[in-house]
Amino acid sequence: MKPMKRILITGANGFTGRYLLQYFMQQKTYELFATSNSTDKYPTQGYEYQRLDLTESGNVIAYIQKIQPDVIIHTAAISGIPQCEENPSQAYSVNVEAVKTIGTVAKKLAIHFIQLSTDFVFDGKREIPYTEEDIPAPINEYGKTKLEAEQWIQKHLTHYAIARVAVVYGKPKDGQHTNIVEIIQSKLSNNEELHLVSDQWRTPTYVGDICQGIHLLIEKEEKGIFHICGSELFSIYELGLYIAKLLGKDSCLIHPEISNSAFNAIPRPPFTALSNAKAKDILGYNTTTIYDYLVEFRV
Ligand SMILES: NC(=O)C1=CN([C@@H]2O[C@H](COP(=O)(O)OP(=O)(O)OC[C@H]3O[C@@H](n4cnc5c(N)ncnc54)[C@H](OP(=O)(O)O)[C@@H]3O)[C@@H](O)[C@H]2O)C=CC1
Ligand SMILES: Cc1cn([C@H]2C[C@H](O)[C@@H](COP(=O)(O)OP(=O)(O)O[C@H]3O[C@@H](C)C(=O)[C@@H](O)[C@H]3O)O2)c(=O)[nH]c1=O
Repeated sequence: MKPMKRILITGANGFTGRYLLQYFMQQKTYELFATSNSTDKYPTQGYEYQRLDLTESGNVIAYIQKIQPDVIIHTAAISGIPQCEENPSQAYSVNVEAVKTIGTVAKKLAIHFIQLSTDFVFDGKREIPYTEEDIPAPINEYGKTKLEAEQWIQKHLTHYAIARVAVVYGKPKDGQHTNIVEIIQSKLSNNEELHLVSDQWRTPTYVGDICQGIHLLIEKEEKGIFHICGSELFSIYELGLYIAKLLGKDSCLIHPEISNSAFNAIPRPPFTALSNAKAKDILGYNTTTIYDYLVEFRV
């Protein structure tokens, strides 16, 4: 019998990282290792956990050499856009330097390296979805760090995949950050007013689809960049109106806003729709819709 693949998931206390850990535990065909910057916030059976600050390169190298994974799914990051603007050196250290540390060990030990990246590598100045071939040009600190990490990986590694995701949604656990789909749903349910930008267009990604996409990347060992995102394109304001319609809630609660210094002040790219055609064609990737999530899954 073939030995089980050993997968290491970084950022395992984070929203996407924990979903991935639970998803691969359910497969029952992988040996799982999980790390995060703090102690295990949601301990269960089925994986080995190690607290690890990824900016401490010596400890990172020693740990990876010790557990010898076949695959590393690297989700850990400073993902808060404001945090990256306020502390760019911290963002650089985690989002770029740590990738170089892990990537260098991955190369030495022939580990399959999978990096989570973002639509924010683009400047958002166009009107049709970006493909993997389009030239990135980030406009904020977060996007710049994520692009530099992508470029380092492409230059130095051969056994890798970069999964670009966007506006990830799903049910967060206590202590994890929430997301815009949850915010809209919860405010509408409580009859609270919502202010949503009408000039930022996105292809929101269900977190379960990221698990599926990464599973396919691991099994097919396809190299390169893949847009692992949803297939629906909305402005955030349109997303709010659509969710109100699906839930039978009053759309008058939703107010459109233009991104400016008073609302949503940090520069964010206006149009970052990602085309997922490559992932569908090459990997057989399928997507969940907002309707599936809110109505079929009845979350
Ligand atoms: N959320 C989104 O909408 C999007 C996310 N992405 C990308 O997807 C990935 C996952 O994002 P998301 O689920 O939001 O992540 P979270 O922000 O929920 O989690 C990030 C995790 O990174 C860990 N971390 C931060 N700094 C360090 C460090 N120095 N050493 C070790 N671990 C550290 C944190 O650990 P701890 O909690 O233990 O402190 C945290 O659990 C990221 O790479 C992000 O850039 C891309 C596009 C959209
Ligand atoms: C909370 C809130 C957000 N928004 C908008 C702003 C933005 O376009 C969208 C999502 O807002 P957020 O604050 O979640 O995140 P934002 O910082 O824009 O999201 C980004 O996060 C990083 C990690 C990424 O990589 C990107 O893909 C993207 O998802 O919703 C409103 O219009 N009103 C609101 O009250």
